Amino acid sequence: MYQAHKQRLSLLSPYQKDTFVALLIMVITAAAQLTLPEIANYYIDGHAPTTLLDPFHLWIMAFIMIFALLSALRFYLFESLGIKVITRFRTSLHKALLNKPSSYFDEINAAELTSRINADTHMLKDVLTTSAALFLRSALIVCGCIIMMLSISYLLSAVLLLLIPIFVYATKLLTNKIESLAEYEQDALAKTNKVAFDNLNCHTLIKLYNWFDSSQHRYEGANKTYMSYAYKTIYSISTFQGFFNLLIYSCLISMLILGSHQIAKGQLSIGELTSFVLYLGMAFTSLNTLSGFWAEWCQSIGATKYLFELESMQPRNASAQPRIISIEDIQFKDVSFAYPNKAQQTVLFELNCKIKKGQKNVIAGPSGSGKSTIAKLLLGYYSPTSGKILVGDNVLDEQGFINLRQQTAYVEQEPLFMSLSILDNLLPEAMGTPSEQQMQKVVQACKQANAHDFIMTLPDGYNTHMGDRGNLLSGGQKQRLAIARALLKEPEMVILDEFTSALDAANRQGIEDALNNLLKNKTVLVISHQQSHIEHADNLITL
Ligand SMILES: Nc1ncnc2c1ncn2[C@@H]1O[C@H](COP(=O)(O)OP(=O)(O)OP(=O)(O)O)[C@@H](O)[C@H]1O
Repeated sequence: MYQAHKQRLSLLSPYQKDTFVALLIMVITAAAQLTLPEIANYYIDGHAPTTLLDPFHLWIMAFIMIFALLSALRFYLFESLGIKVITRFRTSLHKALLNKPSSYFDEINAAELTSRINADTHMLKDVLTTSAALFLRSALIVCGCIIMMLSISYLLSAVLLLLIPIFVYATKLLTNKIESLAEYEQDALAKTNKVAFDNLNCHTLIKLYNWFDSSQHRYEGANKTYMSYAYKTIYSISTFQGFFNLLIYSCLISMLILGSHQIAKGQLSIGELTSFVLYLGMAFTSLNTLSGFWAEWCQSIGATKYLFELESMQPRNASAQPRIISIEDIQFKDVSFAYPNKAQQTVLFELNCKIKKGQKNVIAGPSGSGKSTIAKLLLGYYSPTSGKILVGDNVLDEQGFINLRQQTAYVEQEPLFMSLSILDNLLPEAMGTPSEQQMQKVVQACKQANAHDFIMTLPDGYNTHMGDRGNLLSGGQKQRLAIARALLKEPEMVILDEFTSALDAANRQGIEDALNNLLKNKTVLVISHQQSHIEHADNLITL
């Protein structure tokens, strides 16, 4: 538990200076606030100046204005600190996610993840800064009030201090509950987003099969689960607040009764009792903020548990690794494999095969026999369940796969594209402003892949936006762009997985002829059902 608090607070450590300045302003405003009941005492007990424009009144006005300005500054400093902290945390989470193994993404839904990153980090921002600032200010005010109350009346203060253990015990009881409920609540919220994302993504399917009711029902179901957890959390927080208010008002009344007895006995002045009650009110309002914050903090610990687990597993930075020089023969030795999410279904069993350097290797076999899985293992997206993959005499380890990927282009059956322009998809590193030389290379690759002509017919040419996952282009156009992207990488090895399945005969022939020339002497791995590929293979692997 202590670790969880420390972990969340450590997010502030890169911003020590900002935190210090914000805290300093907060201490000043808290101290200023504490003088207010004393001023009231001063007036009520008849020490106030009689003229309106007395310098004392002008000082008080100036004091109030500075106090208001500092309060605004305090709010600004804590809010901006929160934005910095959370932006940094989100960036770090994004990096951790990008480096996750493929099996991780088989188990999780992108919409669920996005929801978690946004909603959970937002909650953390609020609690780490604005609420934490209020917490600290309230803690200072409570301490200040106790000191001031002790200086006014020992008896009244002693009665109050006796109530503190009750408060601490009740707080602990309720916050434990709130923390676990918050975790369920955030999980349920992420599931709701997942269903919405799924439905919106498949809206054409829903229209085609008239699945409106079932889709809506699924969403309502997920929402209801979320609501039930959210209600439970709110119920616990409300109970906590109710209990707290009961404590506050019973104390206030008791103090008034006890205080008026003391006034009657001449042991306390009216101004002192007023001042005491004002301090008490201030202390309770601050204690209320403290308890509210604590409930919120515990809620955020539960809610962000998942994010911190995610972030703590920062894998190796793949982009920082050097390139290796050449690829030797690649050998699968007794490789067995089952996808982690379907561990009972063996896809490959004790596979032995060789992908020969500089040759056209073709994998053929029935649908579902594991052809694409071989490519995914080769790229290190998944690790074999048993057996090993060797390049030359070296068994591929994590670093080996990173190196291999850097020299390999993979043209998938259904190529993936980002929601960017054609140019940004082909050359993301240029960030929309390629040099003349880079642009020439892009055009050349697109010509070789028979893509240039269709790109030039589009309204914005190479700057045409491809839509979500490239959906604004046809299957065949996407395949041609995927081939252009592969050629641009100038790889040592190319994996072509049913790479012309969406093309017409003329386009297919044109591209295949071009690739045969361009990929001469490169290691090529073709996954195909086509007889022509099988016949022209230098090395045929049959599953
Ligand atoms: N990410 C995944 N998680 C779980 N199972 C998977 C995953 N990807 C593929 N499979 C399963 O692994 C088996 C082999 O799939 P694979 O795509 O390698 O076959 P394939 O020979 O390339 O098929 P096709 O010729 O139809 O493309 C199939 O039963 C498939 O359902």
